[in-house]
Amino acid sequence: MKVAVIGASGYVGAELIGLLIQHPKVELTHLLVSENSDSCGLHFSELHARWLGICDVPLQSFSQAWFEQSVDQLDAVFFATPHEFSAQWGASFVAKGVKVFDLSGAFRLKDATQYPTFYGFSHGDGKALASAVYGLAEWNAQQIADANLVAVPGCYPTASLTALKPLVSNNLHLPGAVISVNGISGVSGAGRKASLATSFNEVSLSPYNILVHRHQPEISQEASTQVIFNPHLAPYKRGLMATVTVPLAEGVTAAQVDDAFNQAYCDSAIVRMPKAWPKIDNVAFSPFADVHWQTDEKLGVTVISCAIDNLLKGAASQAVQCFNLVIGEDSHFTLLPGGQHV
Ligand SMILES: NC(=O)C1=CN([C@@H]2O[C@H](COP(=O)(O)OP(=O)(O)OC[C@H]3O[C@@H](n4cnc5c(N)ncnc54)[C@H](OP(=O)(O)O)[C@@H]3O)[C@@H](O)[C@H]2O)C=CC1
Ligand SMILES: CC(=O)N[C@@H](CCC(=O)OP(=O)(O)O)C(=O)O
Repeated sequence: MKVAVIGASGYVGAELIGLLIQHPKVELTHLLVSENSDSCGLHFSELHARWLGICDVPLQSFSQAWFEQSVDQLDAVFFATPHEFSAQWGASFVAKGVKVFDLSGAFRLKDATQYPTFYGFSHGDGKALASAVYGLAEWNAQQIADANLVAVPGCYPTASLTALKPLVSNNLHLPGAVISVNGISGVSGAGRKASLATSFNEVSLSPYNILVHRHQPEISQEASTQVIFNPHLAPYKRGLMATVTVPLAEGVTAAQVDDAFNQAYCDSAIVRMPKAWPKIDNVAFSPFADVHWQTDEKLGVTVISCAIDNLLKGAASQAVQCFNLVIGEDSHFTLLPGGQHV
């Protein structure tokens, strides 16, 4: 498969390239940045020195002219770009028969009217929104395999839905009850571009975007129930934790909850079920999602925590899982010192 990555200078793009460069079925033909990027012409490993000697390919500028000249040579494209850029260009690649894996939020919400409120722009492409498949790999494998446009989930939704889906898909939650989702992310979740809010001296454990974060409608949509999402920024680089409180339907037992998780994940190569509460350090720099839960039958509640690496299972390695589903390959991630293998 001839593959391009757009957004190659960013954090997610870099992780994607690190995975795709080692993929036996991938020829990584183009690494792209924005038209006027400062990074244009630099070699990938000059920007991201972890890959020195592994990927030293020069970065090119994306433009209309590049698109017209190159699109016919591609089989797949990964967008690790701002939401509006993906929304503008995603469908143009699909129309040319190129499989699109978008890591932004541009195609995740089915209801176009939510875009102005949660993303700050109007989405003009209802057809693309309708055809996009939500890329939660463990739950939508069949639909992803047949998709032309995969909307790879956000980092918080990946951890939240990995925690929630076993319960809500078996109707074990109390109908109509509000589910509370607390998320904590490291600073790489905000991307590579400098900003005051993410500068070293400013970052401290703190909630942000309460009740207005764009992942609240995304999690609610995919869980088919209303959630309240409380994101927090924490002073470390990588990793994300979602802790979810689920009121249970009348009479649901701890054993039913355990069965739901075991059925969902006992065969998964990616979702692990440690016997203790997960830790960020156990998943950072890995493609794994670690899930642990506890049920109080008297209170009628289950609390679940899921830890992931926001840039891998929360973005790049999940996108590669989706790509593998599309090309009919298993996802094998072998951890090696200094990097990941697919
Ligand atoms: N960080 C995370 O944990 C996660 C991020 N995401 C999503 O993935 C996407 C990338 O995030 P992240 O890597 O963190 O962001 P970064 O800010 O680190 O990188 C953004 C990338 O997009 C490129 N870019 C910006 N504008 C354009 C444009 N107009 N045309 C082409 N390329 C452009 C930038 O290139 P340059 O500036 O050099 O031109 C850069 O390579 C975003 O949509 C984000 O929401 C999803 C899940 C997790
Ligand atoms: C710490 C931090 O700022 N995190 C980002 C989430 C990144 C991500 O997964 O989101 P999208 O793909 O939806 O942009 C945020 O809260 O906006």
